[in-house]
Amino acid sequence: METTNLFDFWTDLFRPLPRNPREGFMSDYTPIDQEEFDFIIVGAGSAGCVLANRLTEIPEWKILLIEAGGNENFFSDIPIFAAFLSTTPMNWMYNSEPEQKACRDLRGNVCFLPRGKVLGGSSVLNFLIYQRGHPDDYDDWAKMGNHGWSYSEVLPYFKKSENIKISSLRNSTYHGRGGYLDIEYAPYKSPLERLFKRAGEELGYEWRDPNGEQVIGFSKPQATMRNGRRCSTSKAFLEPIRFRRNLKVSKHSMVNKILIDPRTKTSYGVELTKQMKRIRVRALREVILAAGSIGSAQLLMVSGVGPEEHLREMEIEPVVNLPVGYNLQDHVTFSGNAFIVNDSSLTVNDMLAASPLSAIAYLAGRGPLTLPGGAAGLAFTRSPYAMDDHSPTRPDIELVMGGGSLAGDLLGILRSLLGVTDQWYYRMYSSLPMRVRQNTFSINPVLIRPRSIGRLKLRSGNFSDHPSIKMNYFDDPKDLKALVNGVRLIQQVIGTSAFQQYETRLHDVPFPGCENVLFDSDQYWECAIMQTAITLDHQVGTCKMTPAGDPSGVVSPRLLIHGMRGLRVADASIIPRIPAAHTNAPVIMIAEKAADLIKEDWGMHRVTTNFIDGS
Ligand SMILES: Cc1cc2nc3c(=O)[nH]c(=O)nc-3n(C[C@H](O)[C@H](O)[C@H](O)COP(=O)(O)OP(=O)(O)OC[C@H]3O[C@@H](n4cnc5c(N)ncnc54)[C@H](O)[C@@H]3O)c2cc1C
Repeated sequence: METTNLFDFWTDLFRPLPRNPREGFMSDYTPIDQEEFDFIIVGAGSAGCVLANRLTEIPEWKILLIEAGGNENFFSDIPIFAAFLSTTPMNWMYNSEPEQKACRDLRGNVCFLPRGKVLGGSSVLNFLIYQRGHPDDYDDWAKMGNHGWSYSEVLPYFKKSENIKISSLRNSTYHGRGGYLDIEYAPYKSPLERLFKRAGEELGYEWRDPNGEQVIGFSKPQATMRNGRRCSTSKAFLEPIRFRRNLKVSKHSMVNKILIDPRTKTSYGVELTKQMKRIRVRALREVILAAGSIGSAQLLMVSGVGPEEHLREMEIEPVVNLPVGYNLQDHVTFSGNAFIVNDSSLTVNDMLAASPLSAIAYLAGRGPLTLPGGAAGLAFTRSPYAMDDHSPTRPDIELVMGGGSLAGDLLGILRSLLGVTDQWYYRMYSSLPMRVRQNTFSINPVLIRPRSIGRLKLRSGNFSDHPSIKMNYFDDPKDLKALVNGVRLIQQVIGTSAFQQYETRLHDVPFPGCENVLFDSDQYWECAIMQTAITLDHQVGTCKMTPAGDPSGVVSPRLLIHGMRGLRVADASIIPRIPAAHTNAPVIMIAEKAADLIKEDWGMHRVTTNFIDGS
């Protein structure tokens, strides 16, 4: 039954005018018990929305897309408010187990692990940065035996989804035109961008397109953005096809279990809860999990697919013994540093973001609110710890320059995202007058080739109980040392004449807990990182893709669960080794390719309906 949730509809009304004809309200469908569909997709996130679009290109296939959350809205569209969204019910609110070497001084001594619970999934919560990674990231997947996943084989899928709106890149062979997903630069040009570019040049780096031929260099962030507003996968891939008759979207619906015949090891549907009612729906062809690295792994295990011993501990009858939940990888970053400049017009902090002028500019698709998650510059570099990488041109450290900093977070929004306590904030920054706190910006190092690996386990056989997530950040000591090297590179950037022209300096109050270590020594930075390092929200790998026979694998290169029928996974969880990049674009690529694999396996030609005019 098709219905309209009044709250969803109401929040949708606030979207700015004029309306793009491709955008519009997705109505809600409640399936009846035992209703049959050709394919059931679990999760309407970065991957799920792409899959729903591509599979409904076959008119005779009836598709059900099931999502635990509701609609995105006016506020989630505002790029600079990305951090705020993680404090709302659009976030699943997962936490890690207490970590030994990260998040030690954060609220509850745990790392917050935000994940989207909304149509568009984490592409609604994310910082909009569009980054694909290094060609060797994908060539390495292929070398592991995952045929079909080399860079030259996945590049067409990156391009297929893309509608590049950056004029200087429109003719690049690395970018696509006419796809569903708009990629643009933020209309707002941060004054810091000019300094960052000059600093990079002073240090010998080129200003370049990091999604092009070479990754290492300094750049302006490319963003999943449409006219200065967030372009989630829901907006990009679902809304334009909202009138397709063979697509049904069930919102506010939580899948509790995959239905599996234990005798034939074939999946035949799912059980979901909606408005307190349990409904079973049947898949005539396949169930496709796109519930993300946490959701897909958890669903498999509560349904009997996972490590046998662990499942028995949880009193779940094992159906197939596979290493689900292992191989959890993520990018970790260090975000407490604030740099002070002598010119208030350079930075974007709370006062500017909250000003009526910024709001008016935003309604016209301009102004500082359009900065993607506040990011104004990216740099990709190699630390000495990248020497053991066989690829000589792959970066292991990324620098993300924010137009503001944690010190300027007077309203407490960034603090909430990071899990930083008010007490910590005041100990660090209260010595700075309010006015000076607004004159600060940040450059954060990100470890993009981590060696440390975590694990996700169940707490119970009930999907509603959040799983136990051990990230194991910095378990390998080289990871911590590489990140300290990132701090040193940032110091070089700040030391360039470009930044020194504005007397840029580090706010040098020692991090709480590190006061007894010599300030600015490597040991000091190791301590500071362990106190406040946080996730960049790129968890991947819990349902690792490998060829058959590899005991570490959960899905095949065709994304089918090893040893089963009728069950596929297509989301961030299948990634065997995390790319040196933000993960939204790689996940969208995975879903594009997965759709073609599914069509091939069911004997369908490759049908696509990209827009020809990408304006
Ligand atoms: C705060 C944040 C910032 C980020 N910043 C960036 C960035 O700037 N650039 C970038 O490239 N990447 C970024 N990422 C990462 C990127 O967004 C994710 O890697 C990507 O969105 C993952 O896609 P996915 O399809 O695997 O999972 P998701 O997009 O998380 O989708 C999973 C969907 O499944 C639903 N679901 C889960 N379980 C169930 C269930 N049982 N029943 C029904 N529905 C269910 C969820 O509600 C969700 O909608 C960020 C992520 C976050 C959270």
